[in-house]
Amino acid sequence: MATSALSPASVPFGRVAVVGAGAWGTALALTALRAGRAASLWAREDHVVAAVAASRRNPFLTVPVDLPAALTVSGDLGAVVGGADLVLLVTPSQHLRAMARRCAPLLGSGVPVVVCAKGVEGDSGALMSDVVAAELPGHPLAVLSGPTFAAEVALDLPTAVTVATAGGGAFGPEHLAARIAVTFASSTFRPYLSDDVVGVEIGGAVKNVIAIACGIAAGRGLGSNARAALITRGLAELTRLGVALGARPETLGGLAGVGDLVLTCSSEQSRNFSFGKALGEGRAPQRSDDGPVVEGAVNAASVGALSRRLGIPMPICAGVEAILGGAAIDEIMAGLMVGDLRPEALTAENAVRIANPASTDR
Ligand SMILES: NC(=O)c1ccc[n+]([C@@H]2O[C@H](COP(=O)([O-])OP(=O)(O)OC[C@H]3O[C@@H](n4cnc5c(N)ncnc54)[C@H](O)[C@@H]3O)[C@@H](O)[C@H]2O)c1
Ligand SMILES: O=P(O)(O)OC[C@H](O)CO
Repeated sequence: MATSALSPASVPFGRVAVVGAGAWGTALALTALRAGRAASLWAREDHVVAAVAASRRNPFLTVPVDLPAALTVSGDLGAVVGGADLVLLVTPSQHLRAMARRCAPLLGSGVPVVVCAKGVEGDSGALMSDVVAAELPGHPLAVLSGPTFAAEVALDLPTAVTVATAGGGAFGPEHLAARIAVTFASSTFRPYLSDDVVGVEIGGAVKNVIAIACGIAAGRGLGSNARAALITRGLAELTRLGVALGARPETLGGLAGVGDLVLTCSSEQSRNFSFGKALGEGRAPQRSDDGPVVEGAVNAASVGALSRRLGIPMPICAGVEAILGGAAIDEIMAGLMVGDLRPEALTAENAVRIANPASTDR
């Protein structure tokens, strides 16, 4: 069993329940098991429960990893979350509120909940942590995010993440983020701690939309320079949105911002990048409600609505939203290259300045 070098004085949570047996929930359940915890996984689909029972494989996981017998996979939500002392919510963002609501009467009193979905709620523009706080009052909250292809985590390849909890203060051994970190830490899975929930969440939500833009550019054959520009100016967009919502710019320079942007915007392993690439090539991307989630395709609209409500210019995200609404790709991509020439704005100071709604910075 791997041991943690991080916060050794923290007591890990012993029984971890994971709600959502997609690729990421399954990979996180495996990570908990590898770190020496008991783990159980709730699957929404009967066919997933049946496949695991028959072959110890989950069809949502695209790599051939056998799930150990010690991992309980069940469709009985109460049985999965009832005895847990830590619960991870890993459903797609647009279903997170409904799942949190279903969990409410089933969770033990005061059991901490970790948000692992990446997105902004459509109608409300709420961050996932706010959604869960509203549905599960009295349960301490954390967010786990960062550059993490589930397949690589399932294969036990080295990965670093950020675990964020609100409230600031020193990360002493009793701190929730430290306890969550030590629950999952191993020689191949390294959590870092943060008290900037908003920054961590905005990074994870917006990078999916930027990854679609990068995929579109790749599909259109626009080259590596364009991709680097989209990643960097995408970082400016998610930084200014995060700052407007109270995030610290340096959080967006970390794993949950730059780290996840670099990963998702430069690999065909990313569902968001691949979705964009298909669009850019003029193909209709394959998507279904029961298939792999493409969060950016849903979140382009919710991020767009939020940015407009706050008056934050996010032209790349707006371009993706427009393309998904039927706008001509070439016109939108060309539109990103025009406008007043201005100083590049990415530093903390500038991020605050350009969070000014009067700015039209691109
Ligand atoms: N896959 C990754 O590499 C990865 C990594 C980090 C974060 N995430 C995030 O984790 C979240 C889950 O993604 P995933 O990749 O595990 O999913 P997935 O694409 O592997 O599987 C789809 C999931 O959606 C669930 N689902 C479909 N309809 C639902 C409904 N009505 N209610 C509840 N659940 C429903 C399915 O049960 C399944 O668990 C997303 O927010 C994603 O951005 C994914
Ligand atoms: O495959 P994607 O595009 O959903 O990205 C998965 C993870 O969010 C990468 O960190």
